[in-house]
Amino acid sequence: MLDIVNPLFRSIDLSTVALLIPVGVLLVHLVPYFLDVHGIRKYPGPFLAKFSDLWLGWVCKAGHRSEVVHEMHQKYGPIVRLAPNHVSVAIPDALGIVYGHGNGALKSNFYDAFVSISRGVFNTRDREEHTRKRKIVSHIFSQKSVVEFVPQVRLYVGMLIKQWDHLYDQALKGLSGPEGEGWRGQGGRLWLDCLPWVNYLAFDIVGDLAFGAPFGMIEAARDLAVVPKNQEDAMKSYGSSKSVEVVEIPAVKILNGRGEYSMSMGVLPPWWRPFVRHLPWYRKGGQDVKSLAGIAIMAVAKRLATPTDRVDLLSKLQEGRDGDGKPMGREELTAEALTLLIAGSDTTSNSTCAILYYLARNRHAQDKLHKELDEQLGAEDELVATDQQVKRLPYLDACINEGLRLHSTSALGLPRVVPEGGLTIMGEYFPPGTVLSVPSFSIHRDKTIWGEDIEDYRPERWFERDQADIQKTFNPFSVGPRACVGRNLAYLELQIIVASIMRRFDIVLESADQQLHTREGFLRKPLGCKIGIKRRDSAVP
Ligand code: HEM
Repeated sequence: MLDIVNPLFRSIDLSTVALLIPVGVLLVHLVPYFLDVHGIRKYPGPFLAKFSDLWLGWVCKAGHRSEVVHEMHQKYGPIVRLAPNHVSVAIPDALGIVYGHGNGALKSNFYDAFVSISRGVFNTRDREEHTRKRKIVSHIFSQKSVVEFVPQVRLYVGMLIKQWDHLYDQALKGLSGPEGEGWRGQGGRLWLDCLPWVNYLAFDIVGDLAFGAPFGMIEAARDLAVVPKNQEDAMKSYGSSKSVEVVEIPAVKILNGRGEYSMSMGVLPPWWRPFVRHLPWYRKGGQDVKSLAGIAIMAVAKRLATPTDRVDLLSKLQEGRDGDGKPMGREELTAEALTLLIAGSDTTSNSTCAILYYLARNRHAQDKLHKELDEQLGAEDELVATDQQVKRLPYLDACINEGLRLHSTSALGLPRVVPEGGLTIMGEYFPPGTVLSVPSFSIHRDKTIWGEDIEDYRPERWFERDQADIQKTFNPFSVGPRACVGRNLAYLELQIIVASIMRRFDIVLESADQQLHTREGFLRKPLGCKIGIKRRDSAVP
């Protein structure tokens, strides 16, 4: 056999190979375009996106996917081709069709890039496996269950407020933080970047709930987590008394790196991924994935080695049973605890940061919120609002919702594969196998639903617009069987955090036109938000 092949290869010279490679690459991209098996060639979009996933890959890596896709919709209309087999549909009614219960569309292979340890409820694509996992996880987040987590949420919100109180007192004395800590006193206000602080808060809450102990970020006023130096050793140490060597890592930073890495990988064809992951930027992201998994491995190992009667997400995951009455094995338990850390931390902190930014920027809304908080909670002198108190604050909800509308941290269109039988949206038929997505960023800016002033932060619109239209179009937590399972907890956290901070403080921006700069991986994250804080009970004018 070799005798036949070798002469054949010898007869192909280098110049032929040099010619064959580009011709091959060209054919791989042109043939699917002309065959058009999914019938989507008719949809407009960026030129390169018709032939290759590279366009979307490049846009994602640059960190502004939602804005760019929104521009494409403004240029080409509500249906835009983003990649050879991916169509973005910026039509509110498409939400129910693409994501709704019973339509059969599954998550695309984009989500394979988010798997670490093993598949969790977020990145499981198989319907049956997802139903099994979701059954275990969803009862943890029922309205009734999440109330059990309120004490932990309030504890860390109280710690954050005390830290700000302490810095505020120092700021009034004209002091500033040491180099690198980034706070200063000026003009009767404490000036700081609220983003790291709300990150510490969200991580401490979810660390406590999902892993049995906070990371201790608020107390230390810095981004830190302890992980095993070697993950395999840590996995092996389950249930044994063997000690594991640990290192300290900046968890928030690593979570960001992991999100950008998985996102950029996810939009590439699966056969590219093994090659791309060796490039320097991707190698670093791969390391972030491992480091983050280390946090869950260590926490779960600790819990299994030292059982406790504490009620938290981890204990509830341990108690959870599937339809056959079986509990999760330790690997699955670790993967789900990691899922909750990832899904429940910076989603909440990005949203909190954006809401504080918009309130600081809009004096009218802030004054109105202060009035509601004073009238409704004024006589009750607890430092942190309770779950009972936040239930009766309609303007607070409007402030939160308007922030989630303008800065949906989950802003991009979540990709789903059209099932057998196809899907029809506004008379357009999409055959099975086509990937569709509906971008929240764009539908949250649909003028027919939200009004002409879509870029303005105006909580009042929540009382003015058609409620049915709003409910159908507001999509921060997604809809259907894959919608956010932690929504009840997330919303309760936002209510308690925003009510407590805003009741105590008056906040302003450094300048009236200060922008909220963002970078998008899987989530759209603020890069920072400098605010000037004044205690509302302060005698300082
Ligand atoms: C403001 C905060 C939050 C926002 C905006 C948010 C948003 C979302 C969105 C849009 C999805 C769908 C993702 C997709 O289909 O790819 C999702 C899924 C999920 N979220 Fe949240 N989330 C928040 C907080 C939380 C919290 C606090 C937890 C739990 C501690 C959580 C747990 C999950 C899980 C486990 C999933 C996967 C559900 C499934 O696929 O069945 N989220 N979230």
